[in-house]
Amino acid sequence: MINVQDLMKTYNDVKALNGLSFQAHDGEITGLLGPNGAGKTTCLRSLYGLIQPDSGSVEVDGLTPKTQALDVRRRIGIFPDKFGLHERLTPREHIRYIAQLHGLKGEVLDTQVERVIAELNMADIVDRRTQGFSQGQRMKVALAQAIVHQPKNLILDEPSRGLDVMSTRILRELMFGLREQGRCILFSSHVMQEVAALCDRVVIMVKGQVVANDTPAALCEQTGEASFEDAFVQLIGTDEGIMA
Ligand SMILES: Nc1ncnc2c1ncn2[C@@H]1O[C@H](COP(=O)(O)OP(=O)(O)OP(=O)(O)O)[C@@H](O)[C@H]1O
Repeated sequence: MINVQDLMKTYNDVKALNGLSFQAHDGEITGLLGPNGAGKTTCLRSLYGLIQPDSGSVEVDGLTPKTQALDVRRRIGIFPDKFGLHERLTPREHIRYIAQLHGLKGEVLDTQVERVIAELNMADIVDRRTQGFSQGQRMKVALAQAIVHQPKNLILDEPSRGLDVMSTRILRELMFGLREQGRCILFSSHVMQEVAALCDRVVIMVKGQVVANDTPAALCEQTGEASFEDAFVQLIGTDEGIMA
């Protein structure tokens, strides 16, 4: 469970987060939406302790990234906005390295690495160097790194960018599977169809604040719009946060 309360973050004179509050619950997929510059990435980075908010609080399963950084990192899987793979390493080496950083060793390490390779259908690429990998192949490596330690919470920053249909399906099935296991999934996106299809709850933010927080169906009803995309446009007052 992720709990964000009254988060503030200012860069020079830009208020990236301006009193942001919301919760993402276990067993649910929560979508974080908003136009460019709304503060989504800043929020996600605060959750995994990459940046320090100026004020407010962040909790992951009741733990705070500021004081319990290691415990929080073991409880979250991160699918970042930039993959940052090492070209000379293979996917297997990437996955093992991250798993070891999370404290996995011995038989458990071997089992978890093999499990995630099978789950993401990566057998054909797992022992090739990542140099020259396609966007979808890179995505799989990043996703495997995010879930190898079976975290209770998964945070994804625009996970489906650049993915083909098959990779998008793998990602979707994986998210549904993790939800069924009772995990908490929080992801940011600009793709309205994806959000409407995937999310149990949607948190819409504009200028660092929440402007709506409900199920996609409830937001359609609240705005009187038939499509979620139209509801989103009405709630944020512009269509700049949407991708086809
Ligand atoms: N390191 C930084 N230095 C200065 N300004 C920053 C920094 N990081 C973010 N910002 C600013 O904070 C605001 C929020 O940025 P953020 O990247 O969190 O938005 P976002 O909702 O993820 O946007 P997008 O949808 O375009 O990825 C923007 O105005 C951005 O320019």
